Amino acid sequence: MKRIDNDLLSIQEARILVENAREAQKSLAAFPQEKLDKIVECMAAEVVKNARDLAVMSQEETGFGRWQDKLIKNIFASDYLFKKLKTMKVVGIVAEDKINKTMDIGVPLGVIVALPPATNPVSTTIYKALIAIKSGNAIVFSPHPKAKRTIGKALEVLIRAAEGNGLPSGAIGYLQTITAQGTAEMMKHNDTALILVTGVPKMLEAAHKAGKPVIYGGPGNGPAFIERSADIKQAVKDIISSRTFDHGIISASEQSIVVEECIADEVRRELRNHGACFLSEGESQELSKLFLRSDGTINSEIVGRSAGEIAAKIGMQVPEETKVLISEQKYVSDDNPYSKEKLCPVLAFYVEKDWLNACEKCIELLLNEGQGHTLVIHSQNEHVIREFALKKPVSRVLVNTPATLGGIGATTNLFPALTLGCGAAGGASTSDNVSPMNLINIRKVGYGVRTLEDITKISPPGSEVRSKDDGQFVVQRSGESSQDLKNLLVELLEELRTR
Ligand SMILES: CC(=O)SCCNC(=O)CCNC(=O)[C@H](O)C(C)(C)COP(=O)(O)OP(=O)(O)OC[C@H]1O[C@@H](n2cnc3c(N)ncnc32)[C@H](O)[C@@H]1OP(=O)(O)O
Repeated sequence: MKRIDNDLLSIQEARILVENAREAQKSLAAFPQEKLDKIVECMAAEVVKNARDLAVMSQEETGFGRWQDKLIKNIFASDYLFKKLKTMKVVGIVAEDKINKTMDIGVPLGVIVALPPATNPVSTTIYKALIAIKSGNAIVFSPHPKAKRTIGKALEVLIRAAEGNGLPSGAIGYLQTITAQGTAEMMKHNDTALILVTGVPKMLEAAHKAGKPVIYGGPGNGPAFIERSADIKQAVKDIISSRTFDHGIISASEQSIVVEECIADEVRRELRNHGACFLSEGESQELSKLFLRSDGTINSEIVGRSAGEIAAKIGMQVPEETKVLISEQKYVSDDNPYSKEKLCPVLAFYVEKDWLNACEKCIELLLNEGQGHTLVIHSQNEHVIREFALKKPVSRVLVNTPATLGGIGATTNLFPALTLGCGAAGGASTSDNVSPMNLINIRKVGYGVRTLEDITKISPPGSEVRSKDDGQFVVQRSGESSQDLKNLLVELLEELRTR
């Protein structure tokens, strides 16, 4: 009975939220970029002041990750992101070509429904709110139930700062009674323009069923390839710091290391020097039983936990300084959890004869899971790097950098994002690091620069009209098809004249 009441309440709340957001967005749509930027600046500034409390609260509520790293992510998603956003023109006239007489106008989409994950609840919420308001959209959240207090608190901070600086009331909102039915109602509401899902694979089907455009940041399974020319010390340092960041819950993080045989021992030695513990075959077997639940989904008991906590779950004691657990593997398969996303500081270790075999292994891993996401290569050989980049089924190839921070754009110049598109290969609508540019439509404006007469006049019988790169038309003598084109243009012109 209570459940039914909750569902009804949630559905009602969802409708009101989306409808209020739609009303608010009507006035927001008329805001110039400068006014939107001022609001975004105030949101970012206010959230920075609360970044530490929110990080601590997030770890306490979900049990996932380290608050110290969450603090870094919260500042990245507010202060750092704002610095990037303030240079961008997203709404109004965003591009103008005076020579060719065309113009692009950025038009907000309307109401965005956003689902943040329990793994990065605060940073993803801040990021989504900032990019939505920057692009003149309203945004309503359905918080992950496991992080609902923290996401609610983050949103209260953002809403207070935004509304205090001119954001129409209702333009940012969130569901307080969270049920699957209420979330589905928000997603399929007539006034919803787009659904922005990060993590939360269980809600993806409902999102697609809503019949709206969906942007999804899905699971990763990125390998880190260490090629023989790499700076091995630096590569290992990058991999360990990346894999341990927030206890390994960012989807861009390295899930396995692939090395060339000739440097394998040196890499192993360096990994041990940096706090890696290589598991025996028996320990690997025991641990592998913990990764997945019986329904094949990731067991949240090991997600975002430290290496020591994970080892303890199989009765294994590791030295206090242990940062990652490594399992030597040969094969990739759907039922080998080491060859899939693990969301904790555990890495698989593969040794391959040469870089071409390593290339194949990386592809195999990505086809097993995480297709369209991210991969990292450590190498000084530009030829190998380029070959590697050309052939991998990923949307991001990172070079000589920690994948966690490189993928989200902290140690690279990729757009700072906490939703990483996985492209068509990953069943997603974009391969971008999702930015405000993914939350607008571009209205194309084209001035008339030639008439149909101009085109037909320059096209004598037996010639072909072609367009050049600079947009000008040229006439080339050729075969019969050019006559057909000429006839078609003349007919079209006649038809227009007689209308
Ligand atoms: C840049 C980045 O790194 S972003 C991507 C981060 N990656 C991820 O988050 C990885 C994907 N996530 C997962 O695999 C899981 O969420 C885990 C393993 C992290 C956690 O799993 P769990 O603790 O079991 O939580 P899970 O996400 O499955 O959600 C629990 C329940 O809440 C439901 N739920 C989640 N969000 C919502 C929502 N907005 N509204 C209603 N219900 C929701 C789920 O459907 C699920 O329902 P069920 O119990 O009926 O199956």
